[in-house]
Amino acid sequence: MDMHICKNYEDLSTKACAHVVGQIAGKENSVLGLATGGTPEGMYKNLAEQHEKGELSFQHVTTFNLDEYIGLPTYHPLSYRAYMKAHLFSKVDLSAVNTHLPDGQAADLTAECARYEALLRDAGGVDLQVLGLGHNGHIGFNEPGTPFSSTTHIVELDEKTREANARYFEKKSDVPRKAITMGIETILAAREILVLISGADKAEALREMLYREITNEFPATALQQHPNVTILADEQAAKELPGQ
Ligand SMILES: O=P(O)(O)OC[C@H]1O[C@](O)(CO)[C@@H](O)[C@@H]1O
Repeated sequence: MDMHICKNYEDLSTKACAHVVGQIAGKENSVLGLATGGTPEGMYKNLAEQHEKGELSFQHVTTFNLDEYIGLPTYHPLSYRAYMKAHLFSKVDLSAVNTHLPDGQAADLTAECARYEALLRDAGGVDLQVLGLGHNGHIGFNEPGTPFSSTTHIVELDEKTREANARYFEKKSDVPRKAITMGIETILAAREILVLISGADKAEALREMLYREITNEFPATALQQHPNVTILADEQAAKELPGQ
């Protein structure tokens, strides 16, 4: 894994943006895997600014998000579709037909998981997958215990994850209990993975991701098996690493 320690969140966001721009410039028709959460917001802001300045086009880009809550209407402000619209889709020239998220409102959710996997395959797979890291090691919404052989599936959200995400909702009981997420096998199929980790509260999780034996009790350890992972961590997140 290629580890870069960034001075602070701004530096991390600038470098993350540059990495994505490099992907888009290097391959026409790039397929990006995108993440939600607080960590990538700065990266999206920088990408939108570059587009605004006329330096970046998403015209030939296709995107696939990692996950979506089950049960929130698509137009709900806290759905991940709404998050993506607010932070990126409404600000750049991505065509709506090229932006994909699992449909958490599908009548047949199992069929929806299969449809999403097939769509990913038909698009030729993900070139660059952006990931955040959960405190309990989740990647996407793959909670501890998820088999590494998992493809897109329905998950019951861990209480810790619901607590972490409660900050966006009025109260914790409003946080959905289920979601659809790309599986760990789906994530590892990406040709390249970019992991963004910020803040002292993620320091332990980053250390575990890098140094714990590979175990599905800490899903992010699966990344140790991938041949092309870049990690951007700010100094706060890196503070528990050996030598820091
Ligand atoms: O960037 P944050 O907000 O710390 O979230 C970390 C991870 O947790 C999730 O928000 C899910 O809880 C992921 O989407 C994200 O990658």
